[in-house]
Amino acid sequence: MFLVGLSGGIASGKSTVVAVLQELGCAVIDADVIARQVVQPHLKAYQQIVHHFGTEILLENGEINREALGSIIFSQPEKRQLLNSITHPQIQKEMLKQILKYFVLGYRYVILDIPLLFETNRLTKLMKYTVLVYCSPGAQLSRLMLRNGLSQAEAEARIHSQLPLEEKCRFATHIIDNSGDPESTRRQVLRLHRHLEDSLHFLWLRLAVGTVLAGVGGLGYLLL
Ligand SMILES: CC(C)(COP(=O)(O)OP(=O)(O)OC[C@H]1O[C@@H](n2cnc3c(N)ncnc32)[C@H](O)[C@@H]1O)[C@@H](O)C(=O)NCCC(=O)NCCS
Ligand SMILES: Nc1ncnc2c1ncn2[C@@H]1O[C@H](COP(=O)(O)OP(=O)(O)OP(=O)(O)O)[C@@H](O)[C@H]1O
Repeated sequence: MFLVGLSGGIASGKSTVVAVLQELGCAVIDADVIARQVVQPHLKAYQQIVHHFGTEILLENGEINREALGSIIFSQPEKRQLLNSITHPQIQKEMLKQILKYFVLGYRYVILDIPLLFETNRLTKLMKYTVLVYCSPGAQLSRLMLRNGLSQAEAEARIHSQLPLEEKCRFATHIIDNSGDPESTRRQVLRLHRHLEDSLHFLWLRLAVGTVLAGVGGLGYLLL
């Protein structure tokens, strides 16, 4: 089994790419989804968040007010660090559990959608491939403003809380350019999927050749 890391910038199109990969039957683990699960009331991360950020960041029903917490952490780097240090260990633990689940289910590779993959550089070492979902700075800004109803300044603050996309391109083994229309992105995802499937065949081929060579070697040893 191998791991494929998928990342990008805020609103660069990771979910759009993931939807196509899921449609093709790939196993995908989404760190943003897990990040929501680990802050449910009464879990350890929830209690730590309330302890450090106060009850002002709670909704009336006791759940975390994501908009309020977002405005704090995207404008204050030290608060962002604090939130990361609370949530990331829990997110990584849950991701590991899900990888094991897919391994037991017989999946031959798993795609990990991790927005901060290249920021937390250490995780990239575990990946056979790393895919960056890129889009032009103009498209990223306008899509983010539109989707989240943010002002230009708010959207820029969120974008600048991450490594620039251009820089992330240098670390990725594969790039999907989502600057154009969704159909062009879809075609690139289909090509990526073919590549992942082909590397599985290559893996089997290497195993088969390895087994044959070991067999021939063993036979030679017995005969000589
Ligand atoms: C700040 C929070 C409450 C905002 O919630 P909201 O529902 O508005 O956004 P959502 O969770 O869907 O995230 C949207 C995008 O924001 C970016 N983002 C989220 N957290 C961070 C962060 N700590 N640093 C930089 N960018 C981030 C990512 O690109 C992510 O895909 C939430 O993102 C959060 O709890 N973040 C901390 C956990 C984390 O690091 N998540 C990222 C995945 S590991
Ligand atoms: N090729 C495209 N053309 C136009 N709009 C797009 C395209 N791709 C994505 N979008 C829109 O841009 C927004 C961001 O896309 P998406 O949610 O896939 O990004 P994301 O990287 O998963 O975002 P985040 O990690 O911040 O949640 C969405 O509103 C989506 O509908």
